[in-house]
Amino acid sequence: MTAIRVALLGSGVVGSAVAKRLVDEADDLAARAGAPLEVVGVAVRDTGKDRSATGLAPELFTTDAEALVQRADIVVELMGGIEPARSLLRKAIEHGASVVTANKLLLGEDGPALYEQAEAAGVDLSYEAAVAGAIPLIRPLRESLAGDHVTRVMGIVNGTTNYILDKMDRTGAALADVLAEAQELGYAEADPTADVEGHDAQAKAAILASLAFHTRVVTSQVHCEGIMGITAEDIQAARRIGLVVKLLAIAERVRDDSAGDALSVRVHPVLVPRSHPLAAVHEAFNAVFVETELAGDLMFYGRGAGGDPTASAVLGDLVQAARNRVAGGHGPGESAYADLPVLPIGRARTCYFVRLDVLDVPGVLARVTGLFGQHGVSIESMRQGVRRSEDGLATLHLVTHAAQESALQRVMDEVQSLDDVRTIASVLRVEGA
Ligand SMILES: NC(=O)C1=CN([C@@H]2O[C@H](COP(=O)(O)OP(=O)(O)OC[C@H]3O[C@@H](n4cnc5c(N)ncnc54)[C@H](O)[C@@H]3O)[C@@H](O)[C@H]2O)C=CC1
Ligand SMILES: N[C@@H](CC=O)C(=O)O
Ligand code: NA
Repeated sequence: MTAIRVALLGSGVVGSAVAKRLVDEADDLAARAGAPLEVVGVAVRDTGKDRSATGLAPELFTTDAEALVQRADIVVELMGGIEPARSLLRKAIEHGASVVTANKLLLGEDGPALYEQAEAAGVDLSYEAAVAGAIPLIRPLRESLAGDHVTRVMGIVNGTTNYILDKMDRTGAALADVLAEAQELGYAEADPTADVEGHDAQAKAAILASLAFHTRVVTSQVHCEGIMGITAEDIQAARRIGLVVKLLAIAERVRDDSAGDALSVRVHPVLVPRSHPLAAVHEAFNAVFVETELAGDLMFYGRGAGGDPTASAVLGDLVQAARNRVAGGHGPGESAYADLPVLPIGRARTCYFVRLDVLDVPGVLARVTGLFGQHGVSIESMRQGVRRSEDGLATLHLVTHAAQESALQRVMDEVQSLDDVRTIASVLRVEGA
């Protein structure tokens, strides 16, 4: 049986876990793939480091990634970043190799061009690990649901921020302290701002939207807000009314008055009821809801980050790509035939939780609620806290029915200028209530 030659690019948290498993489980993997998986090299930045824990021979580690990709049947890219990862993957595909990657940053920015190149070359490009780590999500969307229509994908796709928000919710800890813990546990990206500012989830939302809606969506089309503005006070206020803050990626098919069928794709903090299944997703776990026309609601749950869980998804893709090689073909590629427009955030519709500090004077409620009414934003519930003796202010909480984001924004602009309103303490979107 001719061995399948495998090149690994990168030997960090995920790369070293993949390498170790290829060594430790070589016999099982060969039996499953239909041929031995032979590691022909691992591209690293520094060959002097001790990598004996992987079980691979030291001479397999090389700094010459370009030469390595040209002598492999399957290239597994786990170095991250845009360059040189993109050029190396392009070179591998040109050379006729199938590629496996966990690189959401690259796929979010340039996935559609790479999918086309792989399709034209007749090779596999697989990326199960790039979204929601270990959770089988890409393959179900691409293959199992190929006969259905997805209407909405909504989920927690970043482990670091879920770990932070969950810890803040459970202990009242400050964001900065919890971030350091998430970094130590190997969940955070090399630059953790990609996690906390939402960019990691933004790239994943683009990848999911492309796949679920057969449309080219790139990261720059995804509205993105991270969690840096979320305070302990927001979390406490949400807790008091039975809600919890989660960073969600949402991609949905909508009917827009001017654009017709379109997509709304966004990442931002969201308040969900404590009874909602997403509220029960703790620590660095991920969970994704997929709503479809025929299957109804599906939920995918598991570990979205960490060396071993991510290696599981990478190895699944690797074995599948090897099976396809052994069978002499390749698996299904991507399609972008639906070509739906992506709406700006102003045209998204959702509910809102608004917290205002107002002067406790006669008529203030009527003036505030009047502005909501003037812009067609219907209020679902409202509650005023007790007047604080130190400043004479009272906190006003409003929850709206679903409204267009641009209408809510107009309300907020005018509320801000009312004499009786001291501060808009926060505006958070609400889903699943
Ligand atoms: N750590 C996790 O939980 C997850 C990571 N990912 C993705 O997997 C990929 C790898 O992530 P990690 O292993 O966590 O990162 P890491 O930073 O631990 O490892 C990357 C390795 O690649 C090496 N590298 C970077 N550029 C290189 C170059 N030009 N030549 C040779 N080596 C190079 C680095 O020295 C480092 O050892 C990234 O795309 C990441 O976004 C995806 C899902 C989960
Ligand atoms: N930094 C990411 C790693 C997985 O994609 C996360 O925290 O989820
Ligand atoms: Na996955």
